[in-house]
Amino acid sequence: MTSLSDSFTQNQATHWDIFCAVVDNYGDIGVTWRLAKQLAAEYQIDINLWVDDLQSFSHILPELDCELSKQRFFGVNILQWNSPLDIPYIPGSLLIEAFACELPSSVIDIIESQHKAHQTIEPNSSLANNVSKPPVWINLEYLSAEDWVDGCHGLPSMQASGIKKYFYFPGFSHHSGGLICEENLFNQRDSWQSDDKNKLALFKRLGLTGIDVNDYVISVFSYETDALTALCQYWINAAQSEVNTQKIHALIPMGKSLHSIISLLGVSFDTIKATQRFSMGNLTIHILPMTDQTEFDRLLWSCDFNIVRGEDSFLRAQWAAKPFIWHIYPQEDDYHLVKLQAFVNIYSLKLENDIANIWSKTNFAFNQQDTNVVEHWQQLISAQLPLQQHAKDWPVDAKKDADLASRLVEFVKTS
Ligand SMILES: Cc1cn([C@H]2C[C@H](O)[C@@H](COP(=O)(O)OP(=O)(O)O[C@H]3O[C@@H](C)[C@H](O)[C@@H](O)[C@H]3O)O2)c(=O)[nH]c1=O
Repeated sequence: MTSLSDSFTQNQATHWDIFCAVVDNYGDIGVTWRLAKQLAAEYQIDINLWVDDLQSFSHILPELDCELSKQRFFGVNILQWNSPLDIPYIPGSLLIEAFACELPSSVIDIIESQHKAHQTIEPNSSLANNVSKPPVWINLEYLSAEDWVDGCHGLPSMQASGIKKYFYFPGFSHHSGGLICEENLFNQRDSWQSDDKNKLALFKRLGLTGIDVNDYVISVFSYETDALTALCQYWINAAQSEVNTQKIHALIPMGKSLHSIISLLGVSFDTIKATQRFSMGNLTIHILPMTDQTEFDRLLWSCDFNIVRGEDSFLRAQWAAKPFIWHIYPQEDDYHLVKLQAFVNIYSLKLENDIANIWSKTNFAFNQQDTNVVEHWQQLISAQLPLQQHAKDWPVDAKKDADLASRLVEFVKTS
């Protein structure tokens, strides 16, 4: 009969598994996909990304075939996570449950057996090097700028089986798990932004017509809010009232933001198609086709101002070095406003008080459906130059000396 320890007597597998359940929207898969790609490209780690909803995933990876249970892109194995799991799970050296998703019971059974097998081996026995250790088990948490993150990042939670599960908190401080940021991202962005031809070519590629190099372009990827309706109404009339008399273009993908402005377009939601445009006064609204993440980054680099949401586009807007508004994912009891305040505090540290104040007010108004956002916007636009300079300086400050992937690799080595 084979003993438990015999069944794990093999070379330690070195691949990493990431399990991602798509709750709603694209953020969970957006974050895990970014991380998986980076780990494969920069650390040559063999990554299995298990995803329960390939349909949602295909919106940000159009090449994905939703019928295939296994496929590989950018060096990452993408595996369909069915319940029960119908692709065998083989433990590697790291197991990530993203955003506290519930791992399949078969996966837990396997690592528990492996743990038991490993426990039964005497440290000095000849088997000690041959019996593979269970993977380091991590719950990758949501990004937050709150202070408590530092105290909780990396803490283990002892499971009934005796296995430790670690909490990994992304964050903005040295003691947190860091922020996802690819090694060459800032160089690529700088090179893109150094030549206006790049943005004009992108707009053309996306089917967005009539945008002149000096027009003011705003990307809008938010949730529903009356504040957006009010801003669009204001932009329609902006030429008469504003110091800045540039034409304004708002680039809006199909989805939540569009619900907030549909009343301005005079058509029904169902008839709208990507690349359509609606010109009203000083504002042209363009319906943006959804793209993959690389092209989405370039879009953020190409706009003068970005309105972003959730977690991943929020971070990418920071890396874009352009001013932005963050529409944070709403939580019960308005807890998201606490998280917004925490970020506003750190983002404002090096901003002049007046500008910090107005940037904060604009963000809170946008998040609280407050149509006074227009007043704040007017003031914000008059502080555009210092705000733009701050947006340029911020990424280096925020990333600090190490990004999330490199901190994670170190964490796994020492856990
Ligand atoms: C518009 C667009 C987005 N994207 C990507 C960028 C991001 O990776 C992803 C959007 O994710 P987010 O910006 O995080 O926003 P989101 O609202 O889609 O996701 C949210 O989901 C909730 C369940 C989480 O709790 C939130 O924290 C948040 O992550 O979609 C593209 O790749 N192409 C596009 O054209």
